Amino acid sequence: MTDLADFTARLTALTDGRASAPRLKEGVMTIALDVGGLDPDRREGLAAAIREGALTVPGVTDVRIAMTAERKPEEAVAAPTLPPKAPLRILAVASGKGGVGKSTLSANLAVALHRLGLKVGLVDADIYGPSQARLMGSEDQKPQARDKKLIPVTGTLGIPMLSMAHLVEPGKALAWRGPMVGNALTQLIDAEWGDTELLVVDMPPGTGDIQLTMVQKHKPVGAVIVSTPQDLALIDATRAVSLFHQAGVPMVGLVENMAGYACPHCGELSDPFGHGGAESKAGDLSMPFLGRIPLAIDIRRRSDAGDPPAAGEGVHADAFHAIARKVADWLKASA
Ligand SMILES: Nc1ncnc2c1ncn2[C@@H]1O[C@H](COP(=O)(O)OP(=O)(O)OP(=O)(O)O)[C@@H](O)[C@H]1O
Repeated sequence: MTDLADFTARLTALTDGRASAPRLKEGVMTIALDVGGLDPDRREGLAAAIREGALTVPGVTDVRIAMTAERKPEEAVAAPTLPPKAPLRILAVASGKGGVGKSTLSANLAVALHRLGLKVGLVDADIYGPSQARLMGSEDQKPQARDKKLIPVTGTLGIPMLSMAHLVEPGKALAWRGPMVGNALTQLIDAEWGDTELLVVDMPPGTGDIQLTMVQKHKPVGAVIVSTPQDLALIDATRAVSLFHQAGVPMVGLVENMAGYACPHCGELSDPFGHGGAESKAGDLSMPFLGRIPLAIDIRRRSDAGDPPAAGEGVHADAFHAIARKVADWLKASA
């Protein structure tokens, strides 16, 4: 994770001492930058690199750079370049049918992977029913664009993210047809992700053309399939798995969501949708079983409030973290 101290140290190196110490107040980071002697391209390049880095510091939602011109041209040094970036890898989170908790898992997986130290970004590819802005508490943010590329907004824990919910009014995308949707997805994925190494992509539910184009064009390194324990959901999950197989995308594993319910009053455990179905389905499909997330009112409440359970502590956070560790191990092994 880039904390403020790390960023301040990097800033000094990046700007050869041209930047003041950053000040952070109410999510806004302010930095004075001495651009004396730099040509306009270098000035802009340096400011963009600072902005990109600053937005990775937890809690920073906006960056203001005040440019001054103290240094003389002869003192000017070449604008330093950023260290080479690791290639951006895509992890698809998908389900065969809607409503099984794919978005909830995507958000919490992104948060848990971020807490493990990965440089994670989150894309909500569910164009018709985007929910990540709400889940990650970034509904009121609007992405900017630079050189025709979108600059992600910052969600929970400073995780960069993009969703159609940030770009269109609620319900507007519903009338869109295939090509428009394909273009919109490409804009979200080919955005300015900075030093992000892994994009968690919350896929649209189902197995239609859009999903196929998405996996063929954007080539995820792996896919996590989410299902509830019901037979019908598991049959649909099988379809989702075959979509990824067709496109040559490896399976990371299957997650069972809404597994088992603990009554908040008496604590009695029940299995409204059956028990163990997803684990045995994973076995049938020769794919790893990544774990269970219980059906819990607290998960729904916190998700609705833009406060993903994985950002906190407790049994629900632990359930998401256990899955994230398996995913991180898989990613490491497949790198
Ligand atoms: N483990 C859980 N316990 C309680 N509620 C949950 C759980 N997982 C998801 N939910 C709730 O179920 C609803 C559907 O979840 P979510 O939006 O994540 O599903 P989805 O598969 O992404 O749906 P869609 O296909 O509509 O995008 C949400 O209200 C969410 O808060």
